[in-house]
Amino acid sequence: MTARIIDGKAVAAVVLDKVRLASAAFKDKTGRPPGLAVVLVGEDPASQVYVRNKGREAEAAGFRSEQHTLPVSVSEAEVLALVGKLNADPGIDGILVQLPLPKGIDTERVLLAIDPAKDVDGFHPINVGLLNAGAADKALVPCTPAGSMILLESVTGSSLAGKHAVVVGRSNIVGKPVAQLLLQRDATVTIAHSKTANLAEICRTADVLVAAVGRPEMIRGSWVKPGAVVIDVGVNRIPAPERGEGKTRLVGDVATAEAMDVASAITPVPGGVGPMTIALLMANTVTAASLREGLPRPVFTV
Ligand SMILES: Nc1nc(=O)c2c([nH]1)NC[C@@H]1CN(c3ccc(C(=O)N[C@@H](CCC(=O)O)C(=O)O)cc3)C=[N+]21
Repeated sequence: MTARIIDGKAVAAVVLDKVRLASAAFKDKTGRPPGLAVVLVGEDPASQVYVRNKGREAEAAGFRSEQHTLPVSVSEAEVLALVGKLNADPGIDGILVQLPLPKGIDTERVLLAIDPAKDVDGFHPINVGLLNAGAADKALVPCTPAGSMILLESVTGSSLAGKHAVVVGRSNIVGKPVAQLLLQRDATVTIAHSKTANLAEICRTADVLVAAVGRPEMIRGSWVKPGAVVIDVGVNRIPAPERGEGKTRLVGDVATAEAMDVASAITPVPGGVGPMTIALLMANTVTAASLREGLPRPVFTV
């Protein structure tokens, strides 16, 4: 078998079309565009690229878009003061604080300070709690998990009843929320991680395999059940001397070429989950704006 490649860029483009329509409809109804503020602390070059891409997509979607860059030496109190100002700004519907934050700033405290109604990352305990209580329809859901589910459902349809989903990785950002979303689709869910015994065997029982461990190409083709759908959330930059001195390339958590011979469908890296993450950030911003204005929740499923 050679797996179908799930084109994250193409699916993200469809989601972004829906975002543009919903954004225009929102502006018609309220007289203002949805507003997104992205906060970046420090000068990490990878983070700068992500933040720039987010700003570009926000403008393409017709949003009011703000970027706040604070020096790496900033105090926690100053970050909290900025979050407080954005919470109080009625034209801002979404606040994203780019992670990781520099040492010395308590991430937990910063995320708690964001108004849950503006928490487009879905990391505030209120949104985590709503998702875990099966009330995802009232929550803002983290972008990467939500985007991964849209890619998965483009292959499987919305019901995963009778399917075994194995999530490798237990982070608050991906592993745990994606497991909740899979459960909500009636999958039988196993959360495995770096300390799981017999990891390869467990993966081989997965009809749906979600890889979110952050280890380049750790999941081998021999770990994949024939016909499985594989969602590779990993974004790992590794040295690529074959491309020249000091060059790097992006790989996932799955050995894609091997897995392609076994799986029925697989997301590539790059061009899989990554583009969906940004598209879902835009979708979450329109959702937050709509809910804040008492409008119906827009739908972005493909
Ligand atoms: N509060 C917060 N929310 C985030 O959502 C967040 C964050 N902090 N910190 C950093 C990570 C990383 N992240 C990515 C987004 C898009 C791609 C993406 O589009 N990747 C492209 C490739 C990009 C490239 O070539 O480098 C792809 O996979 O095709 C990757 C990674 C969001 N993050």
